[in-house]
Amino acid sequence: MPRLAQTIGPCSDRHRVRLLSAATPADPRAAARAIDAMRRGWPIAIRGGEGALSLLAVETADAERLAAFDPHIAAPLLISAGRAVTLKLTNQRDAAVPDAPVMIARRPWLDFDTAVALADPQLDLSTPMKGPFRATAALVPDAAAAALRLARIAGLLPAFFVHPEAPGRRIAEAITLADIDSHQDPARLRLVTRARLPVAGAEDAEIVAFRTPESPDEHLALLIGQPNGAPPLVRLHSECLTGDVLGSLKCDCGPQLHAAIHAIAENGWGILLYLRQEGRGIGLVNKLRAYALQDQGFDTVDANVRLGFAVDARDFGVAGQMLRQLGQHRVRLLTNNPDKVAGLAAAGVKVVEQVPHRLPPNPHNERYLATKRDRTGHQL
Ligand SMILES: Nc1nc2c(ncn2[C@@H]2O[C@H](COP(=O)(O)OP(=O)(O)OP(=O)(O)O)[C@@H](O)[C@H]2O)c(=O)[nH]1
Ligand SMILES: [Zn+2]
Repeated sequence: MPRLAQTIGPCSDRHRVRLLSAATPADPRAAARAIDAMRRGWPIAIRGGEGALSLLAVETADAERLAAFDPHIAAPLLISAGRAVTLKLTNQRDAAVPDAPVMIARRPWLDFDTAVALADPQLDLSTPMKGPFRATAALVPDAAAAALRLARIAGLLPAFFVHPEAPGRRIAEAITLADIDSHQDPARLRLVTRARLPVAGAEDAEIVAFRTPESPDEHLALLIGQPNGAPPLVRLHSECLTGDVLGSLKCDCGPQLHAAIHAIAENGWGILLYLRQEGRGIGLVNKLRAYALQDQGFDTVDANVRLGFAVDARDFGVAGQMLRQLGQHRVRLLTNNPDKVAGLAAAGVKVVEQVPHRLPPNPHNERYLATKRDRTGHQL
């Protein structure tokens, strides 16, 4: 059964969307299905305020899938504003909204491989000849922005082939922006299980797992020691597989993780939240792409932007939700990052003290730490 009810009689699209959204509750499972479909190379559709877009993610497409999606070579390519800046298409986009996504018109010569080179900045050095391109502000800009957001959530490059909804041909299966918001809503997190977990540095520890019904990622809390009436010493640790597991020297995550466990154990009581926000929320593969750009000379900030992502895509509301479910509304926070303090406050958890969490640099992470200090407001 189609999710979107039929409307009766003539009415404007804007009016119709309002009617439909009033009638249709947000469906986080519809967003989960779209994320899954994107990862498998299937088209998805997103409805915004001025219509809907049908979208095929560049990263999981191939020439055959593109030909099936767009037999007439008419589907423009949707890219982020950050990518448009690198491609020097900024004079062709909507100057009033500099962060708005951009669409590049397709031409017969703009084939699948060219689209991949447009989407992926890692290829800029090997394929420097591009264009001429005709770029415009994205059609249905809110749906276009939502598509880029969904690509980030799925851990894919933010680039799509796009078909706008044609007049009289309604895309019935389109998900809505509210579906995506509800999929990402930290209020959907549930405490699912807990068990004793002695760890190196803190034998008196308990692990608590949280998840939503739709997301494959489980966020974890490690409760260390016994509550003593004082606000717990808390560390928000964002996942870093390369640093946490492989001992990468490019960042300070591994040493920070272990130092946090020791500091909390020494304090007598506290909580380490292990948040599944790999790569500051862009996912492992996109973080490794950012590392490849860093190998070309870009710093951690510029690498994210050139890929088409925000410098930091994390939502610390997840941490606030977990702490509140654990009954903690006032914490001492181990961090050098003022955004974490603000993020917790916005989520209803008061940071009564910010405790610095600085680890000595090594020759491989010196520049990374300097960039955090100089460009992202870390107190280092
Ligand atoms: N996108 C991206 N993510 C990175 C990079 N280096 C580390 N990360 C991720 O950054 C997150 C850790 O964040 P940091 O900025 O080091 O520290 P912080 O957590 O913001 O701040 P502190 O609490 O002061 O440590 C982890 O998810 C890492 O995977 C990078 O170069 N690019
Ligand atoms: Zn790291």
